[in-house]
Amino acid sequence: MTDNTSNTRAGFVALIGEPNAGKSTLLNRMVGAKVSIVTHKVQTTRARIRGVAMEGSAQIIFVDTPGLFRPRRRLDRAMVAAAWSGAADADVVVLMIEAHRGITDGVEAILESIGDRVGQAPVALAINKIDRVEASVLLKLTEKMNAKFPFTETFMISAEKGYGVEDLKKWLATSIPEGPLLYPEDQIADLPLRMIAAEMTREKLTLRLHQELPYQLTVETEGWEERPDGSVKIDQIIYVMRDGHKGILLGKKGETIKTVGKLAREEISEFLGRKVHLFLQVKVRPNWLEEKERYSEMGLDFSDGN
Ligand SMILES: Nc1nc2c(ncn2[C@@H]2O[C@H](COP(=O)(O)OP(=O)(O)OP(=O)(O)O)[C@@H](O)[C@H]2O)c(=O)[nH]1
Repeated sequence: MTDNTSNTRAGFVALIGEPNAGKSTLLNRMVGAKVSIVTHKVQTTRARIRGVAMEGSAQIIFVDTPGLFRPRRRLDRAMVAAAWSGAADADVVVLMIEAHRGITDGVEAILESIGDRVGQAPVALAINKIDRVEASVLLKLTEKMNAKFPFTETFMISAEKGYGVEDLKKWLATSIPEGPLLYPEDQIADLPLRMIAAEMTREKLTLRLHQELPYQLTVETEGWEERPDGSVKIDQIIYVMRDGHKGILLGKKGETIKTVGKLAREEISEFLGRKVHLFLQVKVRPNWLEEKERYSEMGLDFSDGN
């Protein structure tokens, strides 16, 4: 629900924790069901936004921390370091641990580096799966964790059953900075899907054009229309820096863009598990630096042209 106050807030929240801590379950509760489709496939792309939740007039944007999402036997230093790449820019960080497992090696590894990585951002501790332990265990765990790191707040939650989730969400809403909403509210539910679809097209383009336009294009999903027959109509705009780039993108008789469109459509369709109609348009946007900033605000790294 939104209210009419102009005091909006918007900010990025990084949810970190070991694989299986319950991050996806929590996200689904806070953001909505659609995210669940994305969550387990998102690693294949560079899109970093996992979902956006509204709480009153606050827009809470959850960013991905890839290193910690990959299911592995145990966390090592490299994984933890990778995870911080998402958390480092966040306005608020939430460390999620499992009540019944306590302070594992993985949690220790995160705690070791947390201080260096989060800067001034408030860090909350969310002890999840409280349905699995006695209250006395929780109190001891809270004490031990807070002795290791000065968490701004500690929440005891069950992401699955919903206990404590509202309190955490309300706290997040008041902890992110004041400022205008970053995403239109009618796009929030589709946002991760829109971004992933745009990334897929961009990837096909950079693969195809490699040397010619290495870092000089961005793709945005402008339209997303679910059709009654179960298919999706997706409109994307490919932004280039100069008019001269348009011709390179189109190729002879539009061949390049046609091939790219076909490959992208196939991949998006496979990802969504449904039929996709993809429409691509090329436009010039000369303010490249502005563009770069905008892109990185969305959690995407478009200069990474590997
Ligand atoms: N008992 C209990 N189980 C929970 C709770 N929250 C999550 N789970 C379970 O824990 C398991 C892992 O949850 P996920 O949400 O997939 O965990 P994750 O941190 O996203 O895991 P990765 O995607 O591997 O990083 C699932 O089987 C959930 O059903 C909870 O509050 N209580």
